[in-house]
Amino acid sequence: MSAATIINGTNGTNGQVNGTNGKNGVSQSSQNMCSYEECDKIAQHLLSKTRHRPKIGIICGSGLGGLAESVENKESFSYKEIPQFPVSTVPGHAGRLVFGKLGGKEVVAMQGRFHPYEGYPLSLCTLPVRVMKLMGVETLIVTNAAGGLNESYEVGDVMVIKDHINMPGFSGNNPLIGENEDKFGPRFPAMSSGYDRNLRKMALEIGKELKFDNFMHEGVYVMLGGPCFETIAECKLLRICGADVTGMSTVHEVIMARHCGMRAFGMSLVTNKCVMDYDEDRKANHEEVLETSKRRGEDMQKLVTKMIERIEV
Ligand SMILES: O=P(O)(O)O[C@H]1O[C@H](CO)[C@@H](O)[C@H]1O
Ligand SMILES: Nc1nc2[nH]cnc2c(=O)[nH]1
Repeated sequence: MSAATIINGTNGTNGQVNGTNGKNGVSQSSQNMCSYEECDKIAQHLLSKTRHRPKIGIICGSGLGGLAESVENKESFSYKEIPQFPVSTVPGHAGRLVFGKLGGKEVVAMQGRFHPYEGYPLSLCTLPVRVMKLMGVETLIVTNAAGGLNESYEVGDVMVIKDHINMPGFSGNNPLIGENEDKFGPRFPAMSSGYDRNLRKMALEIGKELKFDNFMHEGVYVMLGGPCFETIAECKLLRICGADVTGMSTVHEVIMARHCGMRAFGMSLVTNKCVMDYDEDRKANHEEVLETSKRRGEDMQKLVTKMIERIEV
């Protein structure tokens, strides 16, 4: 079965939807949500195809898929071959699930993630997180490319995510909307400890050891729906709200991971400085994002690999 077959009549290709409501006014999100049993079927299917038994899951951000490349003894599956999975449509997201060893541990890495602006509901964007959980993953590590709002952040800086602002949530969009799957987690999950304190501390310590501390920070990530980059007024608002960087991903993945009891860690690469001044002619663009990711990608890989070496599984 493909992603398209689980969606009730309103979808385009590969599970993309056009935003209309389905039968009985039930929201699209709940219709697209795979049940526990369906997620388990996908998990068992993948486990039957690989000898690896990962306890650590990774989601690679825009242009940051090199981390998945560095996995040893790789067994890779294109998203197209995985039942019910959407496909990657964004440059810099290869669209592969990679199993293997990194830092001496068994991992599974998404080389490419799903964003809501691609036309996928948040529940479908986060399907792989639940599948990872049912394959035995206990810790989720996510990376992303983000725009710097904090004036002291430079292009190429790395920010350990301390907390997030779920902007789509403010308008009632959340991957958990719909009937709650009690087997995964509670109806009302707490989100005050989204990003694991020990893993954050570990990342900053390793950053120091690698002499990365001159470009590392800890701060707040805000997710917007995209695909537009922010206006100047929006950037000013987000900064006042306490955000240090902004992007179009991560938050829905971490919500899903925390809901089902996984530990979560996230790291943003500041790929561009947000335009905050009406006299500036600079414009945010995806080419600059990918260019910065290329430049700083290896340092992020080193950091994540060292973390995985130290994580007890
Ligand atoms: O968050 P990741 O997937 O790293 O990608 C970021 O980069 C893209 C914009 O250049 C957006 O998709 C934004 O979310
Ligand atoms: N929303 C948003 N996402 C990004 N991803 C990389 N840079 C940016 C940015 O400036 N804004």
